[in-house]
Amino acid sequence: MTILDTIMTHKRGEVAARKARTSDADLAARIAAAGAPRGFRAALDARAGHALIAEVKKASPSKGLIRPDFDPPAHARAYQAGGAACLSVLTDEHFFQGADDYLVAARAAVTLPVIRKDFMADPWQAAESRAIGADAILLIVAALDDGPLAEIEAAALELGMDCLVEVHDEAGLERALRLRSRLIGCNNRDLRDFSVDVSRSYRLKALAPADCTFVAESGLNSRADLDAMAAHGVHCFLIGESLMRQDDVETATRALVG
Ligand SMILES: O=C(O)c1ccccc1NCC(=O)[C@H](O)[C@H](O)COP(=O)(O)O
Repeated sequence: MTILDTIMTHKRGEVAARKARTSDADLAARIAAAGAPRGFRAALDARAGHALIAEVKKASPSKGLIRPDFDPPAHARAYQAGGAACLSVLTDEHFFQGADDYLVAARAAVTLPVIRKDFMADPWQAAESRAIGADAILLIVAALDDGPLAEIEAAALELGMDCLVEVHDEAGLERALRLRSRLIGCNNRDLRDFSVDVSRSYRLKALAPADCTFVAESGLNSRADLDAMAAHGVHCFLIGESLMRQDDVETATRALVG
């Protein structure tokens, strides 16, 4: 059993409990009050140079606590001032010490589009994500069969959100391309043993169709890492830990993409 299997098993139980305590009317009212999505993929595509999705990440299963003085709105403002194109906010509570409220607070502090970084198991979570203001959701291909993937994607697109479709290998990319979204993320982290291999992004970028916005995710630390990615045609990056460990998050962000 991999960590992803463990997370998804836990998530299905969590979602069932959330669904049971949330009325459809309440969810619909919160979606209506959420305002229009900010255009996540469009914000990446609009950047001429390196386009950064900067992650608000308190902890992770591989590293434990990353940021003791965790302050989502302050980190969000620092990321925006430093030149990030979008934000990612981890909302999973059990494995990442995240919270829906972190996304709400971070998004309210900036004008950037925000992806809800969580583990989607059910189309209902697309509606729940929009209700807390998310502009995009993550779909992890390795976590779901094709049917549920397409159903969750359809629910998200219907609500005007983008889907970042995350893959780890060639087979995953092939399945991702059966979906409608053309926003593809390659996670460099192996979710079986947490090892990171950035050459995965190099390989999969070469196989992705030209109409895809391609995002390299995980294990990126420096401007040199991003420049090496750019040499392989990768211009969009999702970075969490290395920025969250900095005392001055704004300066560190600017050093990456400024
Ligand atoms: O970060 C983990 O340990 C992790 C473990 C299991 C599933 C997912 C995990 N991370 C989610 C992410 O995709 C990363 O937070 C994101 O790509 C940023 O990575 P990093 O810059 O290495 O923090």
